[in-house]
Amino acid sequence: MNGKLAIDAKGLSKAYKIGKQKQSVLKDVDFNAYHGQVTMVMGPSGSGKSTLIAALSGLMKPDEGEVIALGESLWKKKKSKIDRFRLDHCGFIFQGFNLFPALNATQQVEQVLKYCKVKKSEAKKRAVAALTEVGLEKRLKQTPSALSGGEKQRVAIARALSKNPQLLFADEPTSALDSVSGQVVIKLLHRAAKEHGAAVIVVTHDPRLEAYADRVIHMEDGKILSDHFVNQPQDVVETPVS
Ligand SMILES: Nc1ncnc2c1ncn2[C@@H]1O[C@H](COP(=O)(O)OP(=O)(O)OP(=O)(O)O)[C@@H](O)[C@H]1O
Repeated sequence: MNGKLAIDAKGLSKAYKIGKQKQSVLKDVDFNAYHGQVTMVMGPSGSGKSTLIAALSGLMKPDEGEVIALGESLWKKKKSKIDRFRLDHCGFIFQGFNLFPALNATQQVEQVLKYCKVKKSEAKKRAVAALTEVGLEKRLKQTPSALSGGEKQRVAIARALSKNPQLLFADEPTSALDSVSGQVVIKLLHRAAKEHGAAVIVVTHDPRLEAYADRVIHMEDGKILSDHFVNQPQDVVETPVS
C-alpha cells in the first residue's frame, strides 16, 4: 500500500465572491499524495492551503477540476455519499482541537466511532487502543479542561486514527502548541503514515515540521510554486510541477 497514489487532483480552481468582486483562491492546481507519506503544504497566509484541503477532502466543492480519492471521483458523488466517504476514510486534525467540552478522552473517540457505526463494545476497545497509541493511557477519563494543549491535540489525533483513515488531513496541527508538544504531534502523524499507510497531508507554517515530511509543497497566490520529495521512496517518481 505504501507508495501507492491515494489522492490525485487535477485542475482545481476556486473563487470566492466578496460583494461584486471575485477572488481566485485556487488557480488550476494539480495535486497528488501517496499512501505512507507525509505531504506538507506550506505557504503564506491566504495562499489557498486550507481551501485546497477542503476541496481534496469533500468539504468544499471546487468550481472546476476533479479529485480522485482512493480511486473514486469525489465530486461526482451525491452529497450524502461524499459525507459517508469522509466518515469512512478521512481523519481531520485542526489547530483548535475541536473536542466536545463535556466528554472525556475516551468518549471523544467513541463518539466518532459511533457515527462510523462501530458497535459500542468495539468502539470502547478501539478508543482505548488509539489513546494508548498516542501515549494518553493514563488520561482516558479526563475532559478537555483537565488536559494540556498537547494532550488535547493527541486526543484529536487518537480520534482521527481510531477510524484507521486512509486519508489524514491536518490543518496547522502544531500552531497552538509549544515545540515539544508540536514534535510529539508531528511524530504521531509521521507514524500514521508509516505504520498505518495513511496519506497524511499537513498544512503548516511551521518550518520545524519539514524534518518529518516526505514531500514539501509550497503554495503562493493559489498556485503550487514548488513540489519536492525530501526522502524519495524508491517506487515513487517525482511529479514535475508546471
Ligand atoms: N468562505 C470564504 N469566503 C470568502 N473568502 C474566503 C473564504 N474562505 C477563504 N477565503 C479567502 O480565500 C483566501 C485563501 O484562504 P485559505 O484559508 O485557503 O488560505 P490559507 O493559505 O489556508 O491561509 P492561512 O494560512 O491564513 O490559513 C483568503 O484570502 C481568504 O480570506
